Amino acid sequence: MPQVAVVMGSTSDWPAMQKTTLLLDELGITFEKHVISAHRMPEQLQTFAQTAQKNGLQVIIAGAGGAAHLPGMIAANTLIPVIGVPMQSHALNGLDSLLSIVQMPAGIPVATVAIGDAGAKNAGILAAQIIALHDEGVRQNLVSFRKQQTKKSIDSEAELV
Ligand SMILES: Nc1c(C(=O)O)ncn1[C@@H]1O[C@H](COP(=O)(O)O)[C@@H](O)[C@H]1O
Repeated sequence: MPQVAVVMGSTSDWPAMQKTTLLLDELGITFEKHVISAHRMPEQLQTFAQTAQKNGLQVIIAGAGGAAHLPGMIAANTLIPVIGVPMQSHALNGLDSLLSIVQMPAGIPVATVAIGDAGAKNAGILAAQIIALHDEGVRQNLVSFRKQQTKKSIDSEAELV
């Protein structure tokens, strides 16, 4: 039973959302991935979100661009924490996606990360941190990840020639 679902509104979101799945792999998190659009597939969205908890999912990561209602509509249909990833849209550079995802009405939260690739990576890390609250293996993976990241930054100074 996968721990996390990575959902995106379109296959065109995959180059960014693949950054999420690579991080989940690195941190030892099992996941499933889906293309589900709240606008184009409203019935499938409801079925997915309403059965997510029964299916053993612990966190849902949803990436969408433009009028990005997907994360909010998933959140409206489940009590599982939802992390929203705003895609870098062409027309408005992702500001439309960001505002659509972050400006939820009080009562239905979506944990919103940054626009594009950085946000997609952080969504994977944030999901791992949630799971690490009760999974010692994942917690250890996060400790190693942080150590490696720090070492890389320290070592990068040598590149200043
Ligand atoms: N924001 C949504 C939703 C939704 O929120 O339901 N469904 C698709 N989309 C977004 O539309 C953009 C363009 O999609 P296409 O490339 O398929 O036209 C994508 O970034 C997708 O996430």
